Amino acid sequence: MSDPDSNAATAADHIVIAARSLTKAYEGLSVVDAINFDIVKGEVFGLLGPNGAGKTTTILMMLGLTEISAGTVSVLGYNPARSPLQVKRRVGYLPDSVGFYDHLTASENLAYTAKLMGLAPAERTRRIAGALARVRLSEVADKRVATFSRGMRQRLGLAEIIVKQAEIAILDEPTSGLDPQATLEFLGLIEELKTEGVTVLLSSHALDQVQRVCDRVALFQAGRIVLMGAVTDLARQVLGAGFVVEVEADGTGLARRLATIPGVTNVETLAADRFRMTADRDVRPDAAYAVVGANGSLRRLSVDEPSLEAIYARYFQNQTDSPGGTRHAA
Ligand SMILES: Nc1ncnc2c1ncn2[C@@H]1O[C@H](COP(=O)(O)OP(=O)(O)OP(=O)(O)O)[C@@H](O)[C@H]1O
Repeated sequence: MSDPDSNAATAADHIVIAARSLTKAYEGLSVVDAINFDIVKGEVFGLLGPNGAGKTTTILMMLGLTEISAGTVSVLGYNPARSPLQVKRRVGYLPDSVGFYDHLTASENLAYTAKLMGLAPAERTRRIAGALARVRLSEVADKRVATFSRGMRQRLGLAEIIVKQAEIAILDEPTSGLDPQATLEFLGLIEELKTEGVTVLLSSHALDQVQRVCDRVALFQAGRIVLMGAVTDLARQVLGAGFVVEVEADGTGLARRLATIPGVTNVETLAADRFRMTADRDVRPDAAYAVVGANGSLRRLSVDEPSLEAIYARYFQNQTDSPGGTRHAA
């Protein structure tokens, strides 16, 4: 990466955020410690890790809101330290607690942002109405934000990102404090942004939610990225094999046939016609094929996908079991 600001178009084609040895130190102590990652256009990328692991600091460096101590980060081809306004124009940021003007209405708050962007009045009105409809706040468009619940504020935060037509949305613990219904709605909105090609960065402690919407995740620990990838890849690395497939079928020598399927690490016979397989991928099609090969009949086939919670718990369990041994799978 020579001069990120000079090749904005190339970088924006594919990799939209690239961090290289990105470091933040306070008084000589690295709280983000030489991390590397690439985020591709249109992906939903999760930042996970315990409190104080460095997620928010990483986000702030991407936004040019805190100085970078060493290394680089390129956002849409721009260096946020040198071109913070270029980054701000293209990147929507929803911090943990969104700062709106409480005495203004939802529409007025969005109008303020739209005006700052230099949008013409007609375009402002059009975008604001569209964004409020998208996040289902049209009915309260003229209510003061002071009266809004946390869920409504978070949705208004997304509306602001939509008004900006941001190419990247960075969301810091966006669903914390939301009730289950509000959470589901919010996750649905994230999925909608993705379908429109918006790249989403999501920092969260809600692992089930992260698993639901994220294509890839990075697990932070003490300022370093210790695991990074799709959940199924991490399951393979951390759990060995994370898929559990249950088969209810008869057939000659079926257990033996199931055991030879590539990716299967274990077959447990639960009953004469019930088997539980552990595998590093979803082997249901192969299992069905094996039943046919065994001249059997298939009655039930189910899969439990590996959970991010299990990966997270096992990773930190392994750390406790072998102190000093931090894995670097990234
Ligand atoms: N201004 C500062 N001065 C000194 N240390 C700081 C400062 N800001 C953050 N830190 C430290 O940097 C570390 C990383 O903090 P950061 O907020 O990035 O963590 P996080 O992963 O986002 O945590 P959380 O899950 O609690 O939001 C913490 O140890 C924090 O105390």
